[in-house]
Amino acid sequence: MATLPSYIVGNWKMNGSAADVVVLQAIADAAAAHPDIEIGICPPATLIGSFAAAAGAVRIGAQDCHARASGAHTGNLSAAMIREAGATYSIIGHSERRADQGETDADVAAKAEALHAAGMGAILCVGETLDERDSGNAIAIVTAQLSASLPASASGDWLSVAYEPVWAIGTGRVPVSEDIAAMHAALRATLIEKLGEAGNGVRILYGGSVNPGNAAEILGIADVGGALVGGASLKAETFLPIIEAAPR
Ligand SMILES: O=C[C@H](O)COP(=O)(O)O
Repeated sequence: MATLPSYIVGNWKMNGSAADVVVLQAIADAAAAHPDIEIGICPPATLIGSFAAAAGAVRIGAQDCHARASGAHTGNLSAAMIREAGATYSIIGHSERRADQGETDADVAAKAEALHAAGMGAILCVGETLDERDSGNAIAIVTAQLSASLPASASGDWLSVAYEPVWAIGTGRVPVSEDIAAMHAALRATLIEKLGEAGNGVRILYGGSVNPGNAAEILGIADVGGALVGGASLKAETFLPIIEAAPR
């Protein structure tokens, strides 16, 4: 399997203001000190431009993009627009958007295609609800979700996948390591089934209540290529220890 640097990405969701560039600057200092780790921050779209200007080696991404290049889609942003603002990739298919905006797997695949066409990267999120976990079918459900959300042009290192159990997001609950390992192995098998050898080049991140206390264990699990971090990415004092914990 291709060995890629650990990828630690902060998703600020609907948090942050221009004054929080000081947090980004502290993260940029850490990125300069750890060139062996890839570090990203996905601020709200309003901050992409100012953050990109201060990011140093930190990769600035968006939290969503529209599948279409332009048109009558009030309130939405195209891949080219977020790229022009300074983002080089976008999160897509986050469970909060799948729930709040009703995004389907087909919508997510179309967004991935749009990002790829714009020369951008994507972090494609998948994950099961608590009911789905309790049903015992989480692996079948999440691998099917990935299969249906993968774009036709998925091969290549522009794509990452984030496994985020919905029940672990913002709750302080985390799956046991064996369950994370089993899910990542199943997602890897799905990637190889769909993409062939290129499936080995797609990093699979874990997301859901990653914090300084559990990061080393989670990032040490087989085929966990990094982390997608929500709440703990909002402050340097909680995000930097997660970067420090990443294998190198
Ligand atoms: O995108 C990030 C995830 O939703 C994880 O959020 P969390 O670290 O606050 O649980």
